[in-house]
Amino acid sequence: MIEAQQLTKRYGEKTAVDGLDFVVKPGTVTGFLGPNGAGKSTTMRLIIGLDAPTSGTVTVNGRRYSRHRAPLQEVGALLEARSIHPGRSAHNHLKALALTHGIPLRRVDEVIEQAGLSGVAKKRAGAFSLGMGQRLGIAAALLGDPQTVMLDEPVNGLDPEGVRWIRTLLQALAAEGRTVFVSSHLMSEMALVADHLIVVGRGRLLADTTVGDLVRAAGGDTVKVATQDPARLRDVLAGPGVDVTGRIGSEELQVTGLTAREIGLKAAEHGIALFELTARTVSLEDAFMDLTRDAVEYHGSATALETLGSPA
Ligand SMILES: Nc1ncnc2c1ncn2[C@@H]1O[C@H](COP(=O)(O)OP(=O)(O)OP(=O)(O)O)[C@@H](O)[C@H]1O
Repeated sequence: MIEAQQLTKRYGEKTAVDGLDFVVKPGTVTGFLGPNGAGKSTTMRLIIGLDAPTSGTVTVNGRRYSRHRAPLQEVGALLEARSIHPGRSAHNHLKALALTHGIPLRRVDEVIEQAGLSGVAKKRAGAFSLGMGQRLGIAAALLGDPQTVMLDEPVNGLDPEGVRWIRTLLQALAAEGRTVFVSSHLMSEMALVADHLIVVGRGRLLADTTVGDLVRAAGGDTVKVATQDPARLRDVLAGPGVDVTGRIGSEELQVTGLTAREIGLKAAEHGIALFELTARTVSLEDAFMDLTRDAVEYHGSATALETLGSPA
């Protein structure tokens, strides 16, 4: 479990993380989403104590990261910086890490196997492709068999087979009851792996929600209906939780609260001809853009005004 309370980080004038409150729960994959510069990496650095908050707190399993006696066994993290000696093999890199952190050496072979690095484990890490380096980073994160796994943009540089591997891995880790926190700026990718989403923009919390709720909030359950008799169809469809809108004189209606199937059946029951019945599917990408656009625009124009002074 990761808990942030009013977590804030400023770099001079820049507020990278701005009063974030969230909880990342065990047993599920939580996606950490936001456009570039939203504050995801900074938040992750704060979680594992690579940076200190300006104010607020963040704890892992009830304690600050630095207060854990064996932090690598508590939280396994993959952050962007690759700090592997290029002349060292993957095997030796992991072995050194295990030795300095009191992790049993058998874990080295286990994570090499788990990360699909068996064939290259003895090669110099300097010769690794971006994808291989990424797998090695993930192997290192899993080395201490941690209860909490936190990965910053883990699919960067991975090929489609690597992307599928990471998806399966994250879901398996969550199914084992671990806390899995994974950042991305791609909604499409998160939708496939995450159950829960924490969305940030300009350092602020924009949503703490499930994938389904995010789509619904963006109007994903609207059905467009074109009919010969809009007035009568409105009456037929009316009911609790149902909302029907449409311009006067138009044969088109927008319906929320009923599925296309339910609308079609009701119309048929009352002999009302339909010309069109389309469920408006909002893609997660659209929902995400909707959510983050406001934050970006708001701050964009505010910054522009600050820079330019009062408009003439
Ligand atoms: N050490 C630093 N000094 C000054 N500004 C910083 C520092 N680290 C981050 N920032 C700024 O804080 C903001 C948030 O950056 P951060 O890297 O956390 O965002 P992000 O969501 O991870 O973005 P990306 O998806 O591009 O990695 C950015 O505007 C960034 O320029």
